[in-house]
Amino acid sequence: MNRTAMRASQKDFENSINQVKLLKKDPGNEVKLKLYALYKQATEGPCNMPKPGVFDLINKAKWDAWNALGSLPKEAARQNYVDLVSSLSPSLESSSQVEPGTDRKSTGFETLVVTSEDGITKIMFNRPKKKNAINTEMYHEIMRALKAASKDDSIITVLTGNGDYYSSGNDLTNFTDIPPGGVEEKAKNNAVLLREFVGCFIDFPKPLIAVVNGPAVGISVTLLGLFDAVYASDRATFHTPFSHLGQSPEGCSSYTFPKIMSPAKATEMLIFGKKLTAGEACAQGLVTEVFPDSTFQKEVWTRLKAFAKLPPNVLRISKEVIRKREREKLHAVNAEECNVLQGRWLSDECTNAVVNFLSRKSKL
Ligand SMILES: CCCCCCCCCCC/C=C/C(=O)SCCNC(=O)CCNC(=O)[C@H](O)C(C)(C)COP(=O)(O)OP(=O)(O)OC[C@H]1O[C@@H](n2cnc3c(N)ncnc32)[C@H](O)[C@@H]1OP(=O)(O)O
Repeated sequence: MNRTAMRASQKDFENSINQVKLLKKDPGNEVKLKLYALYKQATEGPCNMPKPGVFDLINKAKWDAWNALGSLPKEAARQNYVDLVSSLSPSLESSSQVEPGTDRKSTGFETLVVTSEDGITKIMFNRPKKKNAINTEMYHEIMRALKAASKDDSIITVLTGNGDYYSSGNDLTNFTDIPPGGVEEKAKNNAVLLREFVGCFIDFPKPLIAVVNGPAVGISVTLLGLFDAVYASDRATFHTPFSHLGQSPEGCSSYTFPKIMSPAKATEMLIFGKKLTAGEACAQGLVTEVFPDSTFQKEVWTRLKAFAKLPPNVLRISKEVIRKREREKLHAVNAEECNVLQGRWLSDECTNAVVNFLSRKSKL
């Protein structure tokens, strides 16, 4: 069927908008900008916004894309949007395929492998090609996996990473997918979601253990303050480069880190971005024990299997006794951190750091 000879109806347009939300494969920034521009042109007509400042790189790229459509009629923009989405259909279809060696697994989760045996539920981050960066889908899946683990018949729950990294933290492309409501709406929604995400760790009722198989960055480090034990390979490093990214601490680390390691040591990590080796993190109290990488998996899993044979009720009860005094405080800290971060995400410092990473001008 020759779509260009047809007029896309409002229904076709709405279907295409919904299809975009279902895309499993990131179509890339160029296509996303085109989609944004065509959507705006189809719904609002020619670009009617003031040109963003030169340092507001993301909004300027969006403005440029929209403005480049000139006086293209709304109907033509609608048709072009529908055609563009239709040309992306392979990435829609790919969502149901499981390709060996990719980040996808057929476990009911796209970004995790979740298994349960020997009394242990293991939640493994599974985007090794992206160093297990946590994209929006993974945030949601981790919450789902934690909620399920809190109710299943396992005794302890373990988080770990597939591949050479534990996790490189927040996926920085999370910042590029701007909804029609704009950056303010995105920041607000993310703050709500982040608060809910961290809340799942604060409230987790069973012993929660991190098996840190390699380097850990950002939120994957800060959350460790909410775990009950942290075992690390001697290959692991612990890095919270928030200031480099124009961002402030989360995961309750503004409260847990100074308590765990002293305010001065926490400042070096959270404000100045000092990267700790596994040995240093253990000396600071963030890590429970470090193992040589060659024997890490064997030694740690032997130990965890022994833990999982302990009487289950007393483990939960003892965790509750240890944690309950802090829970309310932790929720308050979480709320405040998310609130501060919401403002940070709108700052030039944060935008420029993300754009620099995505345009490969900088890494950690
Ligand atoms: C509930 C929903 C809530 C949504 C809320 C969204 C916002 C929540 C924000 C919470 C606050 C969190 C803060 C943080 O976590 S800050 C830390 C962010 N992480 C980083 O800055 C790390 C960036 N990555 C790097 O510097 C390097 O990639 C790294 C040193 C980790 C590894 O370098 P190396 O050279 O070994 O490998 P590559 O760079 O080639 O990486 C391989 C591919 O992986 C991609 N990658 C890696 N990390 C990330 C990342 N964090 N975000 C996006 N992409 C990442 C990298 O681009 C490579 O991809 P390609 O092969 O396609 O080029």
